[in-house]
Amino acid sequence: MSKVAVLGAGSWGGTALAMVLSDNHHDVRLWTHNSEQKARMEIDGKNSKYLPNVTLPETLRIYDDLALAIDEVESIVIVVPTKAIRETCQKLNKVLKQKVIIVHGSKGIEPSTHFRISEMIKEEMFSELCDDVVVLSGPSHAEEVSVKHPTTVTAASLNNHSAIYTQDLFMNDYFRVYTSSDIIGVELGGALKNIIALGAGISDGLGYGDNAKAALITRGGLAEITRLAAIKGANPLTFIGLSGVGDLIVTCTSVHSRNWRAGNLLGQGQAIDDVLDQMGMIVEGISTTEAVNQMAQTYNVSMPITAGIYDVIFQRKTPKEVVDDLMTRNRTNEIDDISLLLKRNMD
Ligand SMILES: NC(=O)C1=CN([C@@H]2O[C@H](COP(=O)(O)OP(=O)(O)OC[C@H]3O[C@@H](n4cnc5c(N)ncnc54)[C@H](OP(=O)(O)O)[C@@H]3O)[C@@H](O)[C@H]2O)C=CC1
Ligand SMILES: O=C(CO)COP(=O)(O)O
Repeated sequence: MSKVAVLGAGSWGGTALAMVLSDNHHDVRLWTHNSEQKARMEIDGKNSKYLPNVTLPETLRIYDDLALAIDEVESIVIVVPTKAIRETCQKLNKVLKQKVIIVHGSKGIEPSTHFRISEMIKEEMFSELCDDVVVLSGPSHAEEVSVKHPTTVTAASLNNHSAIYTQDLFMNDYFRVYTSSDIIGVELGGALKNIIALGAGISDGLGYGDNAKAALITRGGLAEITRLAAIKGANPLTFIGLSGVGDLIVTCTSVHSRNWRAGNLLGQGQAIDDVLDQMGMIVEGISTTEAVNQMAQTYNVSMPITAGIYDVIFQRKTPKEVVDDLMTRNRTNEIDDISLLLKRNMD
């Protein structure tokens, strides 16, 4: 049993992951930045705002004081939205007294720097307080983990001991954790699939069928993401794993996905601002689309589907126009030679 703090009281960290850790008999402390939410959760015994259908474990302690939440913990699980990662690390630096392993479960890319989450954490955290950073990612809707449906994810770190530590922390009979040393690939897979989930939602909202969705998953989710990720140093094989094709399937084909749902409303013709007002939860794919569209230009990587989704969200192009443009692009062959891409990047 270890003492572990979960930071971020939304559906993923604050409910599902906190429940997994509690089921594994750890001493789990959940921190929310919102005092009203703490009070509400304690009265209701559930996270009524984000995942109202499940009862929180009685052993789960809820804090709005970060110093108390992290006192003497061995590890900290950060699961706040991407835009709140830096602020959360800065708060930690002020109150943390011991060195910890930081595990994160967030899925995004910072638009201004194009940093992955672990890069932001490493840049912000005082090195004497942060032993290592691990990403936990894979096909894992909070709605299903919280009712103990079988789920598989990957814990990735450059340091195998930290990945195994995370596997030990989370793994049980309904939550199976694999390890990986490809932190770049696992983080990019988890973040970039949200762009394609928006696209899958748009396609469904337009009334297109399974063929179009399969095309988006393979040409957008696998070809485009692998192309960019290989140049950023990821192992292309990671994308046939849980954090690649696994998370694409779960997010592009499920009504649980906030990204799919937001895309679906866009495809039905709603304006982006109205869509976001209705969601009430984080839709990470929006800012990740902005970041990745810029990255594609910086690294001169062909990502036409990502560019099309960017045009729908940020340039107000109609989804139908974008689909027509994509379908009438110059003809080309299907499989990239990754070794040529890598060579081009090294030249
Ligand atoms: N939901 C899922 O199934 C999965 C989600 N993820 C990832 O986990 C991350 C979090 O998602 P999820 O839990 O679903 O999000 P939710 O939208 O359900 O909740 C977000 C939580 O973060 C809190 N928050 C917002 N801003 C801050 C801040 N500045 N400091 C501290 N807390 C803050 C919110 O508090 P408030 O209510 O006050 O705004 C809320 O408790 C995302 O990156 C997502 O992609 C990964 C795997 C699965
Ligand atoms: O990442 C997820 C499942 O693995 C959840 O995706 P959404 O953020 O689209 O709900």
